[in-house]
Amino acid sequence: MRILEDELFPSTPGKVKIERAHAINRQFNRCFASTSTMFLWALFLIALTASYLSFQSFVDTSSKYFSASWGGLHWEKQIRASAEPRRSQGFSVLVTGAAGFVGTHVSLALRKRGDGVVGLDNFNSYYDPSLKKARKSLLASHGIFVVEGDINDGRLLAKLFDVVPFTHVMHLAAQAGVRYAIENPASYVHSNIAGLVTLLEACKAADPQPAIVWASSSSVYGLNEKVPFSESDRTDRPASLYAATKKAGEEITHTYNHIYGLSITGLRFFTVYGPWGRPDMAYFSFTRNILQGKPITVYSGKNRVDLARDFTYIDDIVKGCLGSLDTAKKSTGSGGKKRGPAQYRIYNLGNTSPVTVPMLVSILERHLKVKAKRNVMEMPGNGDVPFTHANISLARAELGYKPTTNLETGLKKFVKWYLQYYGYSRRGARNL
Ligand SMILES: O=C(O)[C@H]1O[C@H](OP(=O)(O)OP(=O)(O)OC[C@H]2O[C@@H](n3ccc(=O)[nH]c3=O)[C@H](O)[C@@H]2O)[C@H](O)[C@@H](O)[C@@H]1O
Repeated sequence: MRILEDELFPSTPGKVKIERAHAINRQFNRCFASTSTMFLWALFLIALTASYLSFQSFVDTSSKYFSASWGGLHWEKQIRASAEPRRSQGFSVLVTGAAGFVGTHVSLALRKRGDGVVGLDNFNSYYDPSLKKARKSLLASHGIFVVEGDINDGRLLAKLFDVVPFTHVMHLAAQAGVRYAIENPASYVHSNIAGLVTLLEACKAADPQPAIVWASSSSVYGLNEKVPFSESDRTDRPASLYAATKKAGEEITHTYNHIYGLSITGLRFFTVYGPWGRPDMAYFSFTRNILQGKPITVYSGKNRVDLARDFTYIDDIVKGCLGSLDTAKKSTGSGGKKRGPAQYRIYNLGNTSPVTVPMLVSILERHLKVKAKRNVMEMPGNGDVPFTHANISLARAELGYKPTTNLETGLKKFVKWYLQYYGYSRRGARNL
């Protein structure tokens, strides 16, 4: 009571001072209490924000981890098992573009003779990815593991070389197709130049460095008119961006050979065809259209001259690839430094027997037993060249390369595969 009275009616001036002091004190306490409350709130908010941010980064990291199609102990085990040779002195080969046409055939051939094979493919949608998945299943049934990834992914490549000391790289991953470069030029730079450099960087850094065999193209001869095309002919007049990126690849690989001692073999493939082929190529799309009763467009050159290609059957190409791997010398670098001169080679792999496009159509008509609806039109100026013809004497002498399948026989095998794969022989045409 007394305290209450004193508070309400102070009796002396001194007491007022004291009371004022108390009041200030109380105010200060209240103020301090509210400041510390604010401070605590601030701390709480900071802590909340920090934990939210770290949770977010955890979510990001873990989602990256979980969505990554490569990595982990099980994955490494699969890679090692697939890379293990099953013959003495067998190779361990990294095949890029393994779910592609040539990549699938080369991988199977290597596996069949007892080499270890690991595939790498980005399964892009340049053409029907379900065909690539079917090739992957075929490879898996032969014990070949295909990593889903891009040659532009340097971390993935470093990891692969970390897990397996590959003796060879068969580099077949590329943006293919001559005329598609008009539509999507960037994809050629991405795969055939940037991707190639990323791959070469990984090979340079690998210990041991692998020997590299890779796919160049007959298109590098461009506007060359001297026939048959020899490796020593001019290749500085490409007719398409595709050809230009392949030519650039030859120069880039030379640089890595020169500076880092990588053993390099470039193969100029001449219009490869056969079972499990590429749907974007003429023989494949002609077959599809002929069976579906749709017209095909047959290009002709100036003055209605027929176009011609040195069509080369896939089994012959595979033999050339294996011959190149077998004769490739070891790379000479280590720790990213060259220790001595390394092998650098370029070979034509063709059939050395050009056939005109109208003749190709006639052979298909015979095997399919269906007449094609031909529309003949002048070749548009979109990268095509009028003819190709390989001189293969260098490959014959140094790789033992000797093509044995002519277009008639090769297309017969292709048509047989096509009818079976797309279900024509069993229940009529699939709707494609
Ligand atoms: O050997 C090569 O270097 C190249 O061979 C083929 O390129 P290309 O010879 O143009 O093969 P296709 O696209 O199958 O064309 C073959 C022939 O058929 C002609 N053609 C193509 C498509 C079409 O609708 N009509 C047509 O008459 C082309 O002009 C060409 O003369 C591949 O597609 C390239 O990836 C490869 O690098």
